[in-house]
Amino acid sequence: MQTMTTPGAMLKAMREKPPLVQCITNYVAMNVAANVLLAAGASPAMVHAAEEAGEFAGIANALTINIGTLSTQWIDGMRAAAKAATSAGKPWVLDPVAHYATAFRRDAVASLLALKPSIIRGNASEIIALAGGESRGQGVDSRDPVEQAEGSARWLAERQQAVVAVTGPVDFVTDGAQAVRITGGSALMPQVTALGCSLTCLVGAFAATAPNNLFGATVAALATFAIAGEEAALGAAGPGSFAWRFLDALHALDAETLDARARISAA
Ligand SMILES: Nc1ncnc2c1ncn2[C@@H]1O[C@H](COP(=O)(O)OP(=O)(O)O)[C@@H](O)[C@H]1O
Ligand SMILES: Cc1ncsc1CCOP(=O)(O)O
Ligand SMILES: [Mg+2]
Repeated sequence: MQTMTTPGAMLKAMREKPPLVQCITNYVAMNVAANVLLAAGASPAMVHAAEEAGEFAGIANALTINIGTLSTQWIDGMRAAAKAATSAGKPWVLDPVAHYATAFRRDAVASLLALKPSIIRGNASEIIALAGGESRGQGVDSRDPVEQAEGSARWLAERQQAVVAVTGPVDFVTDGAQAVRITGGSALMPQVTALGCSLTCLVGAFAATAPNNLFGATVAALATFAIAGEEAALGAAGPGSFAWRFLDALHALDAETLDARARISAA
C-alpha cells in the first residue's frame, strides 16, 4: 500500500476523503479558487463574516486566509477564524497579498502573523518584504526572482515556526530545517488572475489531508499546480484557454502521473 509520503499519495488520499477547506479569500479569487479546489477533489467553503468565521473554523478541516481585498470587517473574521483554527489544532495558511503596499495591509498581516499561521504562501516580492527586505513588487504582482527570496523564506520559517512557500517560475518551500525547489508550471500562470490565491487554498486542502506533514503537504500542492500547469499549457492559445484547460488538467491529474512527473529537488 502506498504511504502518504509522496505528492501522488496525498492527492489520492485527499480525493478519497475530500477535506472541507474554509477559504477566506478575496473577491477576485473566490470563484476561481472554489473551482480549483473542486477540480482537484477538495470541498471549498468561502466563509468570512466575523459573526460566523470562527464557528465555521471549528467545522472545517483547514483554513486559508488571503488579504487580497481587505476591509476592517474582513480582518475581524480572519482573526476569529485563525484563533479558532489554532485552538482546535487545525492547520491554517496565510497568503499575504501585496502586504507591502499600504499601512492597512502591513498592520493586518502583522496581526495575522501573531496568530501563528502553520503555512505562509506568497510570491517572491511578498516573502522578501515579510522578512523585512526591500521588495520590488507592484501591487499584487511579483517583480523579484524567487532565488532572491530563498534566504527570506528560510528566515521567516524559523522565526514563525511555519512552512514557507515562495512561488514563481521555480517554487521554493522550507520549514527552516529542510528545503526543496519545484520546477514546472507555465509562464501563462501569472497571466491568469487569482491562480496564486487558488494555490493557497489548495495548500490548505493538502494540509487538511496530511496535518502531520505540512512540509510534504505544501510541496504536494505546489507540485500538483506545476504538473497541471504544464499540461494545460500544451494546447492553450493564451490565458483564456489556459484557464479552463488548467481546471480540466487538475481534474484529470492522477496520483501516478503526479509522482512520475513532479520535479522536486533538495535545496
Ligand atoms: N513564469 C512561471 N513559470 C511557471 N510557473 C509559474 C510562473 N509564474 C508563476 N508560476 C506558477 O503560478 C502559480 C502561482 O504563483 P505566483 O504567480 O507566484 O503567485 P501570485 O499569483 O500570488 O503572485 C504557482 O504554481 C507558480 O509555480
Ligand atoms: C488582482 C487582485 N487585486 C486584489 S486581490 C487580486 C488577485 C490576486 O491574485 P494572485 O495573487 O493569485 O495573482
Ligand atoms: Mg498572490
